[in-house]
Amino acid sequence: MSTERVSTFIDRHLFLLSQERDSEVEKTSLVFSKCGPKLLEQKGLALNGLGIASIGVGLGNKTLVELERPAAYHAITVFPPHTFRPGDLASIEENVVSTSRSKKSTKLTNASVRDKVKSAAEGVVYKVSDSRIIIAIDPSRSDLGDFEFPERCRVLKLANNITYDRKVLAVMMESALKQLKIIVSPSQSEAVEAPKRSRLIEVLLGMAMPSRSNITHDVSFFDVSLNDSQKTAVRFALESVEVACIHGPPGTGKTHALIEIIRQLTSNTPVNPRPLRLLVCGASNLSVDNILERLLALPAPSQGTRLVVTRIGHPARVIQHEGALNSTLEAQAERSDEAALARDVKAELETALGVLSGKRKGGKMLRGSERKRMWEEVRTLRKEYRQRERDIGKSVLQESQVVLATCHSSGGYQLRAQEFDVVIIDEATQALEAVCWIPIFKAKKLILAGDPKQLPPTIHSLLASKSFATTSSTGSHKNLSGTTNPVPQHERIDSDDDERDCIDTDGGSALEAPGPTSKIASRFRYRGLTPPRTLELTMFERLEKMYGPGIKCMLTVQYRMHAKIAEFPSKVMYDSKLITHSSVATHLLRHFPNIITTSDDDILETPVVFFDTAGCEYFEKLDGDGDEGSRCNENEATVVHNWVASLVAAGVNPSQIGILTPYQAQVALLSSRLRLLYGPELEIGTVDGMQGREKEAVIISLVRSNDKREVGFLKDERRLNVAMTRARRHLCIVGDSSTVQHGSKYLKDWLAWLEDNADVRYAGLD
Ligand SMILES: Nc1ncnc2c1ncn2[C@@H]1O[C@H](COP(=O)(O)OP(=O)(O)OP(=O)(O)O)[C@@H](O)[C@H]1O
Repeated sequence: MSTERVSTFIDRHLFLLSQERDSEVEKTSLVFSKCGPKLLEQKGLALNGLGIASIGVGLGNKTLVELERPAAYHAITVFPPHTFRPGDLASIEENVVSTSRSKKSTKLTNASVRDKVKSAAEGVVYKVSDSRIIIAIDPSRSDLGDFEFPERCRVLKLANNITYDRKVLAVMMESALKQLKIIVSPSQSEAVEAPKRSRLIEVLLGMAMPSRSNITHDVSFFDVSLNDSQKTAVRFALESVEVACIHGPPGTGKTHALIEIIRQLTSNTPVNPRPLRLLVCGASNLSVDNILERLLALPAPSQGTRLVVTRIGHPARVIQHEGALNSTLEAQAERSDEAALARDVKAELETALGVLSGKRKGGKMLRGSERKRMWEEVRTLRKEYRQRERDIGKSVLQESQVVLATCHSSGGYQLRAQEFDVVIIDEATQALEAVCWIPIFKAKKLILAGDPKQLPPTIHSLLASKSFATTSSTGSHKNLSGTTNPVPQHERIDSDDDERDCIDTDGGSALEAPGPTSKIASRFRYRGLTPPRTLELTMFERLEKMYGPGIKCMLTVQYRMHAKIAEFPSKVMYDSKLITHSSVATHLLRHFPNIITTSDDDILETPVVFFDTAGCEYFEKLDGDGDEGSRCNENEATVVHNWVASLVAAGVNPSQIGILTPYQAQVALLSSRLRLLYGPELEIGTVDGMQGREKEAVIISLVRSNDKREVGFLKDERRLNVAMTRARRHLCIVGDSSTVQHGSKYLKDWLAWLEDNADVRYAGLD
């Protein structure tokens, strides 16, 4: 296959990535240009008027800045309500009083000073209490230099914005793709820098067919409770030479299967004669921690030693469990023999920082050349501390058989020269293809796990790329960054569902199957490498499109939902292949061990309830400006409220109930009505935040009810699939069938199914 085709594919990716970056920048500047500090504080996105309580050094050489509301400025030193949580990205800035031209604010008219303040103090929320917040700043990433924290500061949340982390990620993704381009068509000078071209890379780019080896021995499974489809998936992963995709629909034990795969690959067995070294990644910290916790919970082996695992990642973002924290590279490094020397350097560093901040007891503020000298000392000590830390980190990693990290953090300096036999990426259907390439360069074999029928990665520039679809036929398209779309002008982007994700450049070409495994390779049908239409197309889905279903293995037994709850998603999203395990097939709220009620209300007996609001005129409302606004539905909220009350009265604990809705405005409305009554244990959220989780009872509020029969978000089958597969024993849907059924064939089929299978209640009458 021509390298030109691969180049077009990579260029298209780079173009879409730069479009995504532009779109994020635009969004960020919009929020921050519209809101002043006061409004940001009211929105819970800022804490104003803070003072520095202390500065120290924490795990991984992070500078820990502790801030409080000084009693001198505030009658109440407890923070107002806010949204800061450990792991959030935040910046420390000088407290600006935007309306007055006071002495303090004029200081900030000096743009360079302000820029310095902003860039110098971006970090991660490490701890929050009622009256103190600690921000961990990585000095290796920020130019703390001789920046002095102002007397009055504010902390600003950056989680939804293009932060330092996201910028770094964007650079990493772009550089991974550029490296890829060099690998496939090296020019002499560049080839020196790039990683080696491997069979794995060739297969992922359609330059060679995937192959499978025949396992001649029976696999002896560590976990005897695995079901047949899980065993098949484990065998499939072991047999695949370059790449294997594991498709795990909701509740099918994908993580169970991955743990077995990890155990098999790291053991010495007839099937796997050499224990391999693995890099286990996830799209999110949550997915990585989920695997980490399960690995830590494994029983000690009867012979040999325990698996040595190391978690890479910011300690504030790692799940706050002792075992998980002890597995971080930082914690392991701290326990190592070489750590004592580093600790001495750290103590010196802390003393110097204390002197400079004037916080050291009895110390006076240094000035002039004395101060300059002290900063030089801090810089030297930091350098020394970092070098010592790196050396210790390297020796810890050399001992680790399994390294866990998000795809993003696998690109950090800790893993720079590290090589692995296999990289596993969990939640791969929620990760951008470009982010997956970051760990892929480090290994020879790839295992992707995910469910392409659930939510894809969030893409901010999707609207922009849709408008691109209309402009590209008339001329070449440049985005804000000046990157040109590499797909030739004559390419057509049509809306056929099956072809929705790729731009068809030609029919693809036949590839030679590799010799020894050609029989197995013939299971794959090569359909060509096509440039992606949007970044929503993940590597998992692209490989399936490129090689057909032979590239993946699907888990088919689900352990979550009552059979009735699973029936519609199984039929429509999983070709009726999703089977319900007998242990959950008939489970109802009534059987739940904690339910102590004697109520004979059929609320506890019914797996699926549908409150149809058709004809009730429970119309939706737009919350916010124009089409950009979110939507809510007050009457629907009342139906939801009443149903929660009925469930709780029947003995269901609020913590066992989840309320899902596609609209943020409906989340806000429901929260304002139900939070005070049922506390934070009653979870109310958008569908996106609930992926990968479950509740005993789930209520879905569809919101859309209008004369125009507009359904917006509800058209998204994958979002609805996630919503309807979170409930274990009871699913209640509240919506207007007369609006919703006109949205798509999927919605029409769903409402017809509900009509036939659910306990249908008419909201106005009940
Ligand atoms: N072979 C099995 N036998 C019994 N229970 C199982 C088996 N495999 C998985 N389960 C149970 O199914 C549930 C889901 O398992 P797991 O968390 O591994 O699934 P998952 O597919 O990763 O979940 P998600 O749907 O959140 O992606 C768990 O309660 C687990 O104990």
